[in-house]
Amino acid sequence: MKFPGRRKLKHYFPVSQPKPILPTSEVRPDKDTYVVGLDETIVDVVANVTDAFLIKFGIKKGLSNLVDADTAAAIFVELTAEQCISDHFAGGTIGNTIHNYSVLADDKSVLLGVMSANIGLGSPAYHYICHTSSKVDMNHLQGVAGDIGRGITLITPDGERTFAIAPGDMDELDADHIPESIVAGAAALVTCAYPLRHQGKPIKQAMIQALQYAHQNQVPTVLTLGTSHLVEEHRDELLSLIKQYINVLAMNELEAEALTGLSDPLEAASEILNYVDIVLLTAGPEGMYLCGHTEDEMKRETTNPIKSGRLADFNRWEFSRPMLREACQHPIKVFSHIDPYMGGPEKIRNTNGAGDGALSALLHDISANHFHKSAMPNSTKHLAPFLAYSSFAQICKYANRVSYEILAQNASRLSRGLPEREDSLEEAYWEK
Ligand SMILES: Nc1ncnc2c1ncn2[C@@H]1O[C@H](COP(=O)(O)OP(=O)(O)OP(=O)(O)O)[C@@H](O)[C@H]1O
Ligand SMILES: O=c1[nH]cnc2c1ncn2[C@@H]1O[C@H](CO)[C@@H](O)[C@H]1O
Repeated sequence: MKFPGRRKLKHYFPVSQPKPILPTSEVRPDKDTYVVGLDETIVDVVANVTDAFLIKFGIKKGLSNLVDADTAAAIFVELTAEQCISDHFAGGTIGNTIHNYSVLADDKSVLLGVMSANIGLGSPAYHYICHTSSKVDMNHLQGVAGDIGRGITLITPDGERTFAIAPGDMDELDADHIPESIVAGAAALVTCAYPLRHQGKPIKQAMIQALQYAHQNQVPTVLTLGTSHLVEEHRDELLSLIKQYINVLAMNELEAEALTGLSDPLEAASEILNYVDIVLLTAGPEGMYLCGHTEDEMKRETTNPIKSGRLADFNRWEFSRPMLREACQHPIKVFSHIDPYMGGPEKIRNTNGAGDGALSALLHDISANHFHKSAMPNSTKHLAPFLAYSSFAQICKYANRVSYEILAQNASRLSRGLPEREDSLEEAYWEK
């Protein structure tokens, strides 16, 4: 486990304990700190197209659109004929998140989902495996006869990315392939709302099963909303799932508005905090918000400039650490916001996965807390049952930094960890 982000260390963080036995790629629930991710396994097929292409196939720009097999085949024929396909990357919003987590933490995660039982060279499954960190444990995947999903990522000249998703067998994951002991030993379970749009497919029940196991074993649950029209279409069902099972909810500003009807991110986050413990809300060029709860007696005041929006002085307590609301005697809501790191990269190569990157940083901080607590249970860091290692403000910095890294590269997943030295960066960014 690597340290989450950077700062002058105040607490002993046992990063380099020697491993007594040869490391195994398979997660050992009683020994390892890891996160579990459940996803529709998808490979992203990247193609540059015109706006007319989207209109021709009735695909809504900027969103994740499900397409049937015939439409997918027609799109492929045209893309291949025009030689527009530039790349294949492993994708899936949760696959991206746990891959990034494993790269950042230099530690294990477990992927639950399907995988083609027989993998041919150049097949979607082949590309997926090639572009996934070896620290992602794939021993619990369910083998299927067909292909995993294909997310045809259509990039228009304005840089916007639109998905046409050809599901293949990605939704065949069944509840029998959710191993309780693996979920029960995790630092967190992370999944997404996408399975809800496949009513009648086994993956929805598998996801609910995984959430139930996590809930029964007090494992924090993390849900990311995916895309705004999914939220609009399944709002009631989503809300009841969120209220019943979810601790941490991640979304962008459009998904937040679809869920709450509130276009102001602070107001939306405050509303969502009535249902969950932590909200991560990314807002593109406006930066991101991390909001949650802490115990009134434990709150810590920021030394950053005080900010006001629809909520006055909203970031006042952002140096507090997140807690479960039910673990607080007198919970207060805490809000933190950060502008894009260095104003965003000079050239944005790809916005795809920037939100997934932010979530993986938050997961790293949550699992670092789990790791530190099991190694140093008597540390003053654990005087109260905190949900994360760092303060809201510090996690914002880390998440923001990771999003920047994704924006500045071509793929939607990190290919390596953050640089050890930040040449271009004022020291002050990390040292608060
Ligand atoms: N145009 C931009 N300029 C500067 N920073 C940006 C820009 N777009 C995104 N970011 C940074 O990346 C973070 C996440 O971006 P965004 O809100 O677009 O995520 P998202 O819509 O959830 O993405 P995805 O679903 O592709 O993972 C933002 O909080 C911000 O820090
Ligand atoms: O329907 C879906 N299910 C799962 N993942 C999806 C779906 N649509 C898009 N993405 C994934 O979202 C990532 C960017 O956040 C992309 O890598 C894409 O594969």
